Amino acid sequence: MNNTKTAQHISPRLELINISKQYPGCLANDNISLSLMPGEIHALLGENGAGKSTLVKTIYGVVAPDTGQLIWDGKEIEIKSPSTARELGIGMVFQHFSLFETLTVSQNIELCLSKPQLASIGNLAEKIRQLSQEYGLNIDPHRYVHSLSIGERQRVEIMRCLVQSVKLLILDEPTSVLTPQEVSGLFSVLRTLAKEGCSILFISHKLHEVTEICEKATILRGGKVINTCSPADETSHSIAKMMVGDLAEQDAGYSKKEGTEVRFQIHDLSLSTQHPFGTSLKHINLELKAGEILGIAGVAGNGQDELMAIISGEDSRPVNAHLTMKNQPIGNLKTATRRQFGMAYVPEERLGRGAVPDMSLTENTLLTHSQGFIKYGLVQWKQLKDYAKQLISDYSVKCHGEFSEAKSLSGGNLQKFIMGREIGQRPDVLICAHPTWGVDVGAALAIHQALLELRDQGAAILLISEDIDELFLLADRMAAVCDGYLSPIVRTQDTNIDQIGQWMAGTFINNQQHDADMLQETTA
Ligand SMILES: Nc1ncnc2c1ncn2[C@@H]1O[C@H](COP(=O)(O)OP(=O)(O)OP(=O)(O)O)[C@@H](O)[C@H]1O
Repeated sequence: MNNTKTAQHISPRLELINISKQYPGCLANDNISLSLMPGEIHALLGENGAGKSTLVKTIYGVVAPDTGQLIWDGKEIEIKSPSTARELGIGMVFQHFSLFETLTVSQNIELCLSKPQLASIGNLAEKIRQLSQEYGLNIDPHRYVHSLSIGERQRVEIMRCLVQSVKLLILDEPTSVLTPQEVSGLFSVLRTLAKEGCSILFISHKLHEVTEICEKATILRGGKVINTCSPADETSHSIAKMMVGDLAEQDAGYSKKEGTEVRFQIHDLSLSTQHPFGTSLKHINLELKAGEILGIAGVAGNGQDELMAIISGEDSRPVNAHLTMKNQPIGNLKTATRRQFGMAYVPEERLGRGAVPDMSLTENTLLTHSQGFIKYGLVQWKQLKDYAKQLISDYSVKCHGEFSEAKSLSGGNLQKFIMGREIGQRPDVLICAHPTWGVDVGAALAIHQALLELRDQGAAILLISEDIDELFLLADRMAAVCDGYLSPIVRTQDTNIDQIGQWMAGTFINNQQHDADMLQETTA
C-alpha cells in the first residue's frame, strides 16, 4: 500500500450495503452495512447469536443473503461459493480447521488451488518456504499435518490464504486455541499482512486482544449494527457494554478454596492411544477433592481428549483399579452408570458429542439427565420441557424455544445450554473441557459464577482448558499435561503463568522415564 496516498483516494476493499438474512424464525442479519479499507484490521463483535458468523459466511460465499449488496474493489459482485470468494482474494480461517492429517502441508494447500493458480505458482513447496520466511510463519511444506501443533495448523490455514494472494482475510475466533506465545506470533503476521494492504476481519470474544490489534470495530446486537468504534480509544469494559447493553460486574479475582475429602482419583493410569495421531496417557495420578476446582492446562493434543474419554467412560476399555469415585472403582462402569453415580461431563465438541444436532433442546436435556424425567418407563414430557425452558432462561440461551434443534443455535448459545444442563444435575464430580469456548463476556461471567457456586456446594470439578487466564481465575489447584504426562499439581496461588507455561512445554518430564515409556510403546 502506498502510504503517501491520502485516505480520500483509497476506496474500500469491501462494502456491505444493507445485508439481511432471515432463518426460519430468526432475522440473523438485519440491514447490515459495513465498509473495510485496504490494510484495515477490523473487529466484528457481538454477544452470542448476534449474527457475526452469518455475516462472515455471507462474505465467504457459504450463506446467500436475502437482500443487500456486496461491493468489492468498487464493483458490485455476487459471491456464490467459497471458490468464487477465493478467486477474488478472500480467505477464511475457521474455528475448526479443515486440514487432512495424513497429508503434508504442501499437499493440503495444493487441494484448494485451481489449476491456473497452481500453474502460476510453479513450485508450491518453494513458494510456501518463501512466504514462510517472509511472514515468519515457520512452516515446513513437507511436514505431515498430524505432526503439527494446533498453532502450527492455524499457520498452515493462514498460509493457504497467503499462497492465493489474499486481499481480505477473515478469522473466526483465531486465538481461542493458541498459547500466549502463539497469539503474539499470530498478531505479528496479521500486522505484516495489514501493512501490505490486506484487510483483516476478525471475530473475537477476547476484548483485550481487540483493543490491542484492531483499528476499527463493528458491534452487532440482535443482527443489527449498533455501533462502530476505534478499539484503541476504548477499554474492554466499555466495548463489552456496547455489546451486551448493561454489563454485570466483571470477573474479579475469585477467592480460592481448599478441597475437603478426595472425591475422584486416578491411580497410575497408562493407556495407549487408539487413534493413529492420538497421545498415549502415561502414569497419570491425580486426586480431585470435594469443594475444589482442579485446572489442567495444556496445548491441545497432549492427551486431554484421551483423558476426558477414559474418565467419562466414552473410552470403554476396562481400567477398573485405576479410577475411583467416592471410594469405589468406576473404571469398568458404563458412561450412563457413571452419570447415575454422580458424574457430569462437558466435552470439548459441543455439536455431535455434547448435543445431538437434529434433536430439540428438550430431547438433548433428556439425553444426559438420567434421573427425574422418567416414571414407570414413560418420559415425563411436561416436566422435561419446563426444565429445558428453565435452563434456557437461567443461562440466557438465545433460541426460539425448548423445541429448537441444537444445530440451529449459535456456537456460544449451545455451549451455554450444555453447561447449564450439566451443572443443573448438581453432580458430585463435574469433568469439563473449555467451559466458555466461544461464549461472550456476559455469558462467560454467568458460567464462571455457576461453576464457583457448584464448587462451593461441595462438588469436585476438573477443568481442562487451553485458556490459561481462565484457569488462573477459576482453579484452586493447577497442573499441566504434556505428551500424555501430568505435571505435579500445585495450589494456584503458589504458581504463575511462567511455570505453568514451562510445564505445558514438558519441562517436568523425567527423561529416563520418557525413554522407558517410548521403548515400551514401540515394543507393545
Ligand atoms: N441454520 C440456521 N437455522 C436457523 N437459525 C440459525 C441458523 N444458523 C444461525 N441461526 C440463528 O441465527 C442467529 C445468528 O447466529 P450466528 O451464528 O450468526 O451468531 P454469532 O454472532 O456468530 O454467535 P456466536 O458468537 O455464538 O458464534 C442465531 O440466533 C442463530 O440461532
